[in-house]
Amino acid sequence: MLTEKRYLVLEDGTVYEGYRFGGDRTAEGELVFNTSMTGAQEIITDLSYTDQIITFSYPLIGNTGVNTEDNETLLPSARGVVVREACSEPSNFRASESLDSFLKRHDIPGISGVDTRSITRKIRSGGVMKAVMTDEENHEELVELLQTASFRTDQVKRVSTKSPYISTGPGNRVVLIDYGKKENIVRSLNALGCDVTVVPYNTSAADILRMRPDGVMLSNGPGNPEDVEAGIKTVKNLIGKVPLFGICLGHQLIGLACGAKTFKMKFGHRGSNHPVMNLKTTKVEITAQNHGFAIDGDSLASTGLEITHTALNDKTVEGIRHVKHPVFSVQYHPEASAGPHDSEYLFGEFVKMMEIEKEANNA
Ligand SMILES: NC(=O)CC[C@H](N)C(=O)O
Repeated sequence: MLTEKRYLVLEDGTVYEGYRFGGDRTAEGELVFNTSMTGAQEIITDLSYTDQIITFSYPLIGNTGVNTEDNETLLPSARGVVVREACSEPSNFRASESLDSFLKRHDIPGISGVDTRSITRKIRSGGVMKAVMTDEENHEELVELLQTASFRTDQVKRVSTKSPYISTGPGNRVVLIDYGKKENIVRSLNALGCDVTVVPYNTSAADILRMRPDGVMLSNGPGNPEDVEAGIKTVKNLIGKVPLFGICLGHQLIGLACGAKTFKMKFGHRGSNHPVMNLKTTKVEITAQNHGFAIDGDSLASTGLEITHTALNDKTVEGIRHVKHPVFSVQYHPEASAGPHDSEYLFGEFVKMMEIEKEANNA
């Protein structure tokens, strides 16, 4: 039974009172919400949540506990976790610990016993905002501090791999640029036989091309894509030289590299059931999403890019391709984890693209 008080203090002065669980520290960050009913472990270990406090709108979190197989990274960097109820006695044959113990081990504070649906409604109407999770009872100064605090811009640098490494496979050679990648991108490529070399976010195009890859994959990652200047430059210099496939932040970087614009959304898309239309087939895919920025569709004219997928909820751009070069990307997550597998086929399309290019180059 949790009894010790903890508070979630929002930039607009609202205070939610709840109970302390997980790590024991004060933590500030951007307060966002995720509507997934399952997959809390994958969500919390997704590095795209770096510096963010995740509110789960679904009311019971952690009932299957945490296991050793479903981590998207071994060093999660979300700032905090907000739940209505944190299950203290998980039941699942794979569970190795509770959510509370997992968060304690990673020093990520949590607050439970708050009305997460009301927080979600607040963010939907007011937009994402800064918040702090604290055990202090006096909040006036904290609100003032929050209102003047500015966000860091170095998230990708902090979470990217420091040196290259290989996850071997017998097939196509893929260089995966790590902006804060989800492990399931590596697993999905390996499952199709790809040999994956993971490289740091600031690796140059020349260094990548020297590895003679059949294709380059641009990963998901935290923060504002405009802050990842090294990434934009590398992508610019790779387009037309090697097949490219981008996911989420990687997709935004392709847009920026071609001259399109990105913008910060009011409250983003975070959940496991976002409907997206594939404009070529008019088929609807139910997708896993986690993004707060998006490519501005109106800025795509004369970039050489065209829209391939759109979000059915708000008509934002969800997928693009280059009309001349073998380059495509999606704003959502074909690697799922957590979420549905409708768009897993995109990894297959990337492999096909690499095969076609190889054949064309050998002809
Ligand atoms: N999952 C991601 O790659 C997110 C991309 C970017 N940080 C955004 O919030 O839009």
